[in-house]
Amino acid sequence: MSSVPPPLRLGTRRSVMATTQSGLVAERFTELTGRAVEMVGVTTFGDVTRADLTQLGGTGVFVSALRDKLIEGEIDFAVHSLKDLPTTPDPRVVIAAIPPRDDPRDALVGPVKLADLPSGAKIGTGSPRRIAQLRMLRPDLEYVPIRGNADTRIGKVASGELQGVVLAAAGLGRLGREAEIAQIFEIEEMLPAPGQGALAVECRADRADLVELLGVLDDPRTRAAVTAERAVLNALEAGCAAPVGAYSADRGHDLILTAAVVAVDGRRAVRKSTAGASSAPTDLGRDLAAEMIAEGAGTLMGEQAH
Ligand SMILES: NCc1[nH]cc(CCC(=O)O)c1CC(=O)O
Repeated sequence: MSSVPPPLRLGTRRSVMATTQSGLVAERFTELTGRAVEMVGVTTFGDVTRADLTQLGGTGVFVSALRDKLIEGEIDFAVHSLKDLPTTPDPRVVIAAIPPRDDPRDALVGPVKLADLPSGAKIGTGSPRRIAQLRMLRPDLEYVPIRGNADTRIGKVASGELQGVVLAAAGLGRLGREAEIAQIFEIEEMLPAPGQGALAVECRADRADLVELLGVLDDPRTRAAVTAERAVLNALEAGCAAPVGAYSADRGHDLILTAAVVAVDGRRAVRKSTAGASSAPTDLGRDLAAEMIAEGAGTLMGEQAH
C-alpha cells in the first residue's frame, strides 16, 4: 500500500498580491509534480509597519519573517517577489526555483499618459529609482511619496488626491488591475528594478529533496537574467531602495544587460550596457557595475544616502 505524501506547506504574506502569486506557483507545482500544497499565512514586519520603506534602513522587511518560519520548520517553502529579496545570500536558505518572469516594466495607473498630464500634476511613488527616472521624463511634475498596498495607492488616483501612481506592471497583472493602466513605460525610458516581475521560490538549504522537487519550477533563462541584474545591485552595494535600475534581456546564449544609477533630481545618470555569455551572469553584472563605479555611480548614489 502506498501512502500519499502530506501536502507541502507554502508560507505566504497575507496581501492579495502575495497570496495570488503564491497560489499561482502552488497550482503550477501541483500540476507538474502531483504534490498537494497547503497555504500558510505569515505576517511580516513590512506589512505591519507604517514607516517609509526607504527609511527602514535595511532590506528584506517582507522576507525575514518567511525565512524564520522556514528555519523553524513551520513551512516547507516560500514565494517572494525577487525584487524584495536582499542580494546578500542567507546561508540557511536557497532559491530552489526562479519561475518564468512576468512583465518586468513599470506602469502608470491613472486617467492619462505621462506626456498628457498638466504641469504640476501629482504622481505617487515612494521609489527613488522611479522618481529619478520620472523626473528625467517630466521634471515639471510633483512626485509624492506613498506607501501601502496597490489598492490603497490606486485609491488615491480614484479619489483625485493624485493624478497618477507608478507600480510594477507584473503586480498589477497579478491583481487583475491591468485595465487601469494608462501607460506601460518602455525599458529604455524607465529601467526596472533588478528582478522586477520575477519570483523566487525558497526553501531550507539542508532540504536537498525539496530543492530538487521545487527545481521543476525553475526557468534557467529568467534565472540567468535576474542573476546578472542582481549582481549589479550587489556590486554597487545598493539595496531595493536605491535609485538603481537594471534589466537583462535574453538573446539565446547571450545576455544584454543594461543598468543605470540616476540622481534623484533626475539631472544626472550613469547608464551602461554590455553583452556576455548567459552562463556567467554574475561576472557580467559585477563587471558592468565596476565600469559604472569608474564613471561616478558611487558618488551619484552617495548623494542620496542619508
Ligand atoms: N516592493 C513592493 C513590490 N514588490 C514586488 C512588486 C511588484 C511585483 C514584482 O515586481 O514582481 C511590488 C510592488 C510594486 O513595485 O509595484
